[in-house]
Amino acid sequence: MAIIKRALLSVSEKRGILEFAKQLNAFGVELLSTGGTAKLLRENNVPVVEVGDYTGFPEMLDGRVKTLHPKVHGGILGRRDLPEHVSAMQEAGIPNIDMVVVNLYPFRETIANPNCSLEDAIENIDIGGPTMVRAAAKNHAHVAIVTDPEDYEALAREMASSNGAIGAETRFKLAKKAFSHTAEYDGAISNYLTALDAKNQKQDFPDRYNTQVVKVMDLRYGENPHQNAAFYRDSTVPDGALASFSQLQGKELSYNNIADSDAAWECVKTFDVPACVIVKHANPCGVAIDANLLGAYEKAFKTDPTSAFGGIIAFNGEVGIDVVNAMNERKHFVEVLIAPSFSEEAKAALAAKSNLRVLIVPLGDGNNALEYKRVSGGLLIQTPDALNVTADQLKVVTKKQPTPEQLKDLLFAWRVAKYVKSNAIVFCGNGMTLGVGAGQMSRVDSTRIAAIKAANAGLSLQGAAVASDAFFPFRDGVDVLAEAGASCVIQPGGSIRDEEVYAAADEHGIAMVITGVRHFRH
Ligand SMILES: NC(=O)c1ncn([C@@H]2O[C@H](COP(=O)(O)O)[C@@H](O)[C@H]2O)c1NC=O
Repeated sequence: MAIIKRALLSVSEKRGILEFAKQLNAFGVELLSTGGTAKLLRENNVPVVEVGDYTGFPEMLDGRVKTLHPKVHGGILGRRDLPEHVSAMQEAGIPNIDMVVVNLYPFRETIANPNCSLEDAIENIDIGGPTMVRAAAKNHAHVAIVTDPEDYEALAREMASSNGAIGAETRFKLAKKAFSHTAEYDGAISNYLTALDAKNQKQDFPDRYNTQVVKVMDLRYGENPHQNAAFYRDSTVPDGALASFSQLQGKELSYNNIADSDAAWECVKTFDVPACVIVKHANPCGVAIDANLLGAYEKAFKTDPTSAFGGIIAFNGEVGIDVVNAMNERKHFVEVLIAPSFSEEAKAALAAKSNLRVLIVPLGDGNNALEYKRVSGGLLIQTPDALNVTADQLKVVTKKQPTPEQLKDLLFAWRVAKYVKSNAIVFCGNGMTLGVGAGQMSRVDSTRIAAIKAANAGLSLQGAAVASDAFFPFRDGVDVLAEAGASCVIQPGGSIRDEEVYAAADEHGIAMVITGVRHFRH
């Protein structure tokens, strides 16, 4: 048992430190501390010895040297179980330090300020702090290293229940956390510095990219049963991201469940009116907006009832009993149901289906700072596709102008196409998808498939609005969608055969608008 007799407190983030120091003092722990932390304790009548007085060597060089002293590091690093260490420390007059409470200079917060100079950044690189953190974490067999204010309360409780000691298991856990903390800290410094070019201008992507993700759970298997997998979360999760989910009920989530849930959630949260998205194999097979979620669900289901079975379904508002009843009436089997909240009645009804995975994800409009895609032996990194065009950014390129109603459907179709794998062709009408052609190697095949799917679902494409995620390379796609009954098209434009494509639209008497941006999704 490591009874804590002496602790060194040196924190930049002072949240909770006073209360914790008082608790340590009540356990009879001698407190050592650096300038600012010591001042706070002293002002609040907590007995404390300044590190400079303790070592006999005052803080110097604007705080660059405070705790970097053998009396501090010997006290932290000495092994209590080795007689040679014990006698060497005695000879040198170095007492044990049993607990180190440190958090580091706010480097990340400093560089987040766009006006931060290189000099400011450098001054906010903590040296003494990480040195103590790593020393104490290495010697966790004897020393407790505390880097997170969230841990103070539990540690005080543990000390209260074990005569002022911190057990080996806790010390090891704290050490793992401490090394992760310094790794993340150094990663942020490396990212910042290696993003500076020869003129110290910040580039978008650093030469070395370090990131840290935190394991949420092991998964039964990966995309296929012979692959192993786990799910990790960013250390800071953006507002409204799927990774902030809590699971209300249901079976364990699988790798594919999480990937498909992300596709459904990203799509549904883009709408600011009641919306429902049904996803199968990462592609939406039904998307709709309506006055309420029940209407949106009924419309989304109609797009492709066959594919909707065993799908992932997401809503952007509170799911009520009406939606659950409608799903039950259709005997709609879903793998995962996602919404920001569920009414009490809906929760009670869902509980009867104990296998059904139900996720609660708070709404929010945050984006990943960067998106990654692994290739063999490498990593592609890009900024997220956060663009959403508005009506005033569209350019009509045909003789026919879209009506206001068509324009609404075109913008809806365009929003959906962004979440469909390329080549994406999406037929829509009345705020719902009518046929989705996804992931084909040719755009004309995607168009044909979307029309076939609409026919299979018994949906008419007469007067439909169509979105194409990228330009039509030839007029053939336009011929196919016109033949299927479409009355208007939205697409990026930009092909060398644009004129031919626009002429085809004119020939068929359909309206075409261009966005000037594309939404490839691979
Ligand atoms: N230089 C040192 O010896 C040193 N020792 C501790 N620190 C840091 O000083 C900060 C606390 O300072 P203060 O108690 O003066 O507010 C902590 O973030 C700690 O990590 C140091 N500062 C920077 O390297």
